Formats: sequence, C-alpha cells, structure tokens
Amino acid sequence: MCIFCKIAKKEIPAKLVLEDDDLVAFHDINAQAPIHVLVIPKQHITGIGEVTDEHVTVLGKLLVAARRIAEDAGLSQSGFRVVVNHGQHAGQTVHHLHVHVLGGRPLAWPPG
Ligand SMILES: CCNS(=O)(=O)OC[C@H]1O[C@@H](n2cnc3c(N)ncnc32)[C@H](O)[C@@H]1O
Repeated sequence: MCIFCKIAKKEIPAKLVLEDDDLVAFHDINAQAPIHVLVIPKQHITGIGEVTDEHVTVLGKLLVAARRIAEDAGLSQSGFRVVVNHGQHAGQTVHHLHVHVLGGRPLAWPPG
C-alpha cells in the first residue's frame, strides 16, 4: 500500500490538518515553507497524470480544501501557492495524488 494511503487509513502517523469523507490534509514532513500542507484524496489516484472526467469532483474538493487550509493558516492576504507535481522533472516522489499548499514566506517564481 502506498505511504499516503497508509496515512489516509491512519496506519502511519501524520500531523493532520483537515479530514472529511473524501480527503485528508496533513503537514509535509519536509516543509519547504512555514506553511507546507499536503491535501490528498482518500481514493488512491497515482497523480495528476491519471485523472479523467470521473475525477472532476474530487479534484475540485482538493482545491477548495487547499483554499480553506490557506485561509485558516492566515495566508489569504499575504499569499500562498498550490502545486501539483507530475513525474520525474517535477520531482514527484510519492505516487498518490497530492496538492501542496505552501505559504508563510515570499515564494520565488519561476519555481526551480
Ligand atoms: C518535490 C516533492 N515531491 S512530491 O511532489 O511528490 O511531494 C511529495 C511530498 O511528500 C512529502 N512526504 C513524504 N512522506 C511523507 C510523510 N510520511 N508525511 C508527510 N509528508 C511526506 C515529501 O516531503 C514531499 O514534499
């Protein structure tokens, strides 16, 4: 089972931020900003490279949750970044769809 499925099933620990029937959000173990949270679907989807029309609802839920997490973290005014990485060039290391929410400091553009 993938590591994020284990987190979703509470089989391994994580610092949870948000959970509902469809998704769970938790602090990134290797934070790249003062706020760095991952939002994942409980359903195993390997990544953005796999999504189709059947995933529209859960994809929307991930983005709304991302906004709520950023707002709760007080980032609405200062700003935040929402990132999904796909494949080797993007450095995807966990093959379970996840949305990064980053904020709390100025974020460079373009990213690396
Ligand atoms: C370019 C990044 N690669 S990624 O886009 O695939 O992001 C994976 C992210 O998952 C995080 N991560 C891996 N294992 C855990 C864990 N057990 N708990 C919380 N976060 C984790 C990594 O720190 C990384 O930021």
